[in-house]
Amino acid sequence: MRLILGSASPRRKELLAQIGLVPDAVLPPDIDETPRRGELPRPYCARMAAEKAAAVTAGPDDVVLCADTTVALGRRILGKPADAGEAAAFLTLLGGRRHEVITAVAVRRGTRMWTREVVSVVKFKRLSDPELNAYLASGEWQGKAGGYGIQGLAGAFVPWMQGSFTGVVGLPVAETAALLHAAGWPVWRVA
Ligand SMILES: Cc1cn([C@H]2C[C@H](O)[C@@H](COP(=O)(O)OP(=O)(O)OP(=O)(O)O)O2)c(=O)[nH]c1=O
Repeated sequence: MRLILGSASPRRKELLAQIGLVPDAVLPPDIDETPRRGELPRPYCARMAAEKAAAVTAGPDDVVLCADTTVALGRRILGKPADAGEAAAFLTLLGGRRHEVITAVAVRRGTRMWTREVVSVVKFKRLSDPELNAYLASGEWQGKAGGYGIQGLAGAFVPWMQGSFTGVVGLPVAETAALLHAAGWPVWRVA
């Protein structure tokens, strides 16, 4: 039995390490992350996590862990910005309002799958031009849903949030520990 992290996200590996777990292998899946026409953020996010878990090659007894983080502004999905222009557009949309950050976690062992979705609400302050420009120049928007990382500089834009901080960063550790335990992984083994 191996623990396989199916993710290219360095955050997910760090968050797993936070609860004392080091994967035996890291095998990032390659799936099409295009939303379906009219697909709502929450079902999209759940579908992405499940498709990632299904796409990782693993033995029948291996435990595969995958996740997807989606930023939702109402019915709109804000994915990972393609370039600085799109990041600027996303951050301008997010400024001065609340949005949802959904992280879906999928754990697979053989043909069985355990899943959870964790929804958090994040409030952004209204962003000034110097704030927006400095953030874009930092490059921290790259590879992050909605074009920001709450764990970095963008933490200064968030006066309030409700939900799971680790979920917003990419892997809600409480729910992840529970799913891994359900799948039979010894999360609470005494060292
Ligand atoms: C909102 C937010 C997202 N993110 C990151 C977490 C995820 O890595 C990323 C969302 O993209 P994902 O598609 O969830 O993940 P990924 O492409 O980085 O990695 P993989 O699919 O291989 O697991 O955004 C933060 O780091 N901080 C934040 O505050």
